[in-house]
Formats: sequence, C-alpha cells, structure tokens
Amino acid sequence: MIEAHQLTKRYGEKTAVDGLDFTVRPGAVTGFLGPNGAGKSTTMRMIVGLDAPTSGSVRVNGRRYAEHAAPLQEVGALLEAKSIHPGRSAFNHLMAQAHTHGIPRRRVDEVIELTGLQSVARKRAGAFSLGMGQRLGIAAALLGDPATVMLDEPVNGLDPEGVLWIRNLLTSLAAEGRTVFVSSHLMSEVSLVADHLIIVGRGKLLADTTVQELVQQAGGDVVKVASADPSRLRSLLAGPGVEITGRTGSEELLVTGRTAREIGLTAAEHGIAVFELTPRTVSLEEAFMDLTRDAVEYHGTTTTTESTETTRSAA
Ligand SMILES: Nc1ncnc2c1ncn2[C@@H]1O[C@H](COP(=O)(O)OP(=O)(O)OP(=O)(O)O)[C@@H](O)[C@H]1O
Repeated sequence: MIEAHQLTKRYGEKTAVDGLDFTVRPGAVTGFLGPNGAGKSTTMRMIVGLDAPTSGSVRVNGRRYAEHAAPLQEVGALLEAKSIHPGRSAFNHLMAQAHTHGIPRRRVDEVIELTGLQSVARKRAGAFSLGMGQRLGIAAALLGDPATVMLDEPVNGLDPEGVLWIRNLLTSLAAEGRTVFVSSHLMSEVSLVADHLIIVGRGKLLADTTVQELVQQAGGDVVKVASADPSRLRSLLAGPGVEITGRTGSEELLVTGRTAREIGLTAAEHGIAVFELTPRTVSLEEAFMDLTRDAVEYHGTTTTTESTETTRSAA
C-alpha cells in the first residue's frame, strides 16, 4: 500500500509535485500516468526516500520508507534502468545486493529465473541490451520479495516480446496480492494492465479513477448513424441521458446514451431507412489527452473547424 498525503516537491521556483493525495492498494495494478514532466519520477523517488518532500508525506505499507527496518523487503523499485556497475555480472550484482540486505542466495537464483536471465546471468551487465538491463533492474526490485513493487516506465525501449513479458509479470504480481504501481506516459500501454489509474499533470492530481470510468467521463460509447431522415430520428431518440450531435445538412448523427440496437429498432419502427450504424468506443488515448491537454508543456498545432449542432437532454 502506498499513501501520499499532500505530497509536494519544489526545486527552486519549479513545483515538480504539487499537493498530491492518493492511495495505491494491494492486489491490483495501478497505473501512474501523466505527460512528460508531470512529476511521476519525482513522486516515485520520494516514495523510496531518494528525494525528500518539501512538504506533505508518503508512506509505504504504513510507514515512511526510512522507518522500515528492511525497506527492500517492503518495496522494490525500478527507477532507472542500467544503474548497474558495467563490469559486474548480473549474478554478482544481485548477490552484492542480497548480501547487504541479508537475503539468501536461493532468492537470487529465484529472481534470475523469474526474469528469464539464466543464460546471461554470468555475463557482464555492461554488455546487456536495454531489455536485459530492464529485466535485471526488475530482478533487483523483486529480490526482497516485497509487498509493494514500483516500476518507472518499465516498457520504455522494449521489443514486443519484452513488453508482453512485463505485462504478464505485473498482472501476476498483483494476483499474488502485491501492490503494483507502474508509471507511463502512454495510456494505451497502461490500460492493458492497470485496474486503477492515477493521472497527474504539472505535479497535480488530475484523476484517481478506473479505465472504465475514464471512458465514461470522456463521453462513453458513441454510435454513428446515417439515415434518410436524421432530424426525425434525432427527435425520436432524444431522452434523458442522451446526447446527439450532427452537422447541419448531413445524414449522419453521433449518438451517446443509446445502443446501436436501440437506434436500429427505433428507426425500423418508424420506417426510417438506415444506411450506416456504427458503434465507436471512445479511445482511451483521446480521453487521456482531453484530461491532460492543459498540463502538456509542449503542444503541436492541430485545428478542427467542423460546425456542429447538439441536442442534449438532461439526465
Ligand atoms: N533535480 C531536479 N531539479 C530541478 N528540476 C527538476 C529535478 N527533477 C525534476 N525536475 C523537474 O520537475 C518536473 C517533474 O519531473 P519528473 O521527472 O518527475 O516528471 P515525469 O512525469 O517523470 O516526466 P517524464 O515522463 O518525462 O519522465 C519537470 O519539469 C522536471 O524538469
């Protein structure tokens, strides 16, 4: 369990983390999302005591990191890939850590197997590919068999096989009842593994939600319907919780709050010919971008110039 309370970090004039309140619970994967520079890495460094909060606090499994007698057994973290002595073998790197923390050699063998490093464990870590380096970092994070596992951008630069491996690992760690906290700036990646989402922008909490709720908030599922009589269909479909958008003069309507089946049946009942009926799920990426738009530091330029008219009925 990770509990942040009004967690704040300033570097001079810059507020990197701004009054964050959140709880990361055991038994689930929680995604920590935000655009570049949102404060994710700074937050994670404070969780493991590598940076001190300017104000506020963060606790892991009920205590501040420094208050734990055996912190490696409480929280395992992958914060920066390849922060390893390049001349040392993977095995020796893990053994050195195990020694200093009173962890038996058996556990070193276990994490080497768990991360699929058996064949390269005796090779110099300096010669490792990015993927192997990530696996070694994860092996080190899991060494203390910690109840809380925290990974900063673990899939960065990995090939598809490595990405899949990390996804499966995160899911199984959560299934074992651990607290799993994983950061990314890619919604598409996190949504595949995370049950819960904590979204930040410019150091502030933007959402503490689930994938499903986020889609709902972003307008839920939309159905596109093209018909012979859009204005009649529009009034037939109107009702509580229904939103209908359509360009003037177009035969297409975008409907939220009615299923494709309901729309098809209504059209058939009233003899309105339908040319197209397409359910469209709001992409998570769109929902995420909507939420973080104001928090992104550097924007590209895009413009939309469609004129639309909206029928919205009160829920
Ligand atoms: N040691 C530091 N000194 C000064 N500013 C810092 C320091 N560390 C981070 N920052 C600033 O704080 C903000 C948050 O940075 P942080 O690395 O935590 O963001 P992030 O969400 O992890 O971003 P990314 O996805 O790019 O890694 C950024 O504007 C960054 O420039």
